[in-house]
Amino acid sequence: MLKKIAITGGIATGKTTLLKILKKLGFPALSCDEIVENLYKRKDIQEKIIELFGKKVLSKEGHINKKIILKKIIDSPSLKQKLEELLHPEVLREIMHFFEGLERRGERLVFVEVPLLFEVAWEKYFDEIWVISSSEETQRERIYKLREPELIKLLSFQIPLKEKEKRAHKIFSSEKSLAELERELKEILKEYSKAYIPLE
Ligand SMILES: CC(C)(COP(=O)(O)OP(=O)(O)OC[C@H]1O[C@@H](n2cnc3c(N)ncnc32)[C@H](O)[C@@H]1O)[C@@H](O)C(=O)NCCC(=O)NCCS
Ligand SMILES: Nc1ncnc2c1ncn2[C@@H]1O[C@H](COP(=O)(O)OP(=O)(O)OP(=O)(O)O)[C@@H](O)[C@H]1O
Repeated sequence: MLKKIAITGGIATGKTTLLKILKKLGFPALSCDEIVENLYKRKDIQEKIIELFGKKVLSKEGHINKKIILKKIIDSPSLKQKLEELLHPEVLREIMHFFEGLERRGERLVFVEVPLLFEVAWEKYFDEIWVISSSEETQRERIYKLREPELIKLLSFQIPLKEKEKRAHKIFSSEKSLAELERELKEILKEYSKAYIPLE
């Protein structure tokens, strides 16, 4: 049996960082934001994105301009909904496809970064939910300094972090250093890895 663990949290609370550590430890890992990034390269998806956002959303070099998308979905909840209706079924398909491949290879444990897990009610596709959290202050500071500042406007569309923490099986804090997080993960994964992949 493949144990499927979803990693979720808020914007810039450290989901990708946690996933990177897990990848480094040798576990299969997938990110929904990366799936979206790849979907934006598909011709059929690009055509539908142009229908929704206009021609300017695609550069001459054939890249979707995510800044335009971000700006427009913040201003228009109905456009945001249409975009999600286009992308989310595709994202779910990719996740299921990834799981099938791992199951065929007899893998036992997988981690998927799912930013909107609770918002889109995808809990049912996973066996366990891990939330990575930080203080609101750290989150806002990281959005402004380390990510795209406009992302702050997506916060109002997300379930509050405290609520997400209540619905998690495990909670991690990105206030801790990467080394501490890695130690913590190794400790937790010792239990799991007796049945799964041995850690060094
Ligand atoms: C809004 C976009 C353009 C921002 O792109 P950008 O490269 O700047 O950021 P990235 O993709 O890494 O997302 C950053 C974070 O924004 C938040 N976020 C992204 N999309 C949404 C959304 N539809 N609703 C609420 N929050 C969102 C998530 O917490 C995510 O982790 C991009 O995320 C996007 O196209 N989103 C729509 C597709 C979607 O719903 N993705 C979520 C994963 S399925
Ligand atoms: N434990 C940590 N210590 C120091 N910096 C961190 C830590 N965790 C995350 N960061 C930094 O904060 C920023 C956001 O982290 P990360 O990209 O992992 O978050 P995310 O939740 O995946 O973000 P997004 O919602 O934008 O996809 C990055 O620049 C990252 O290096």
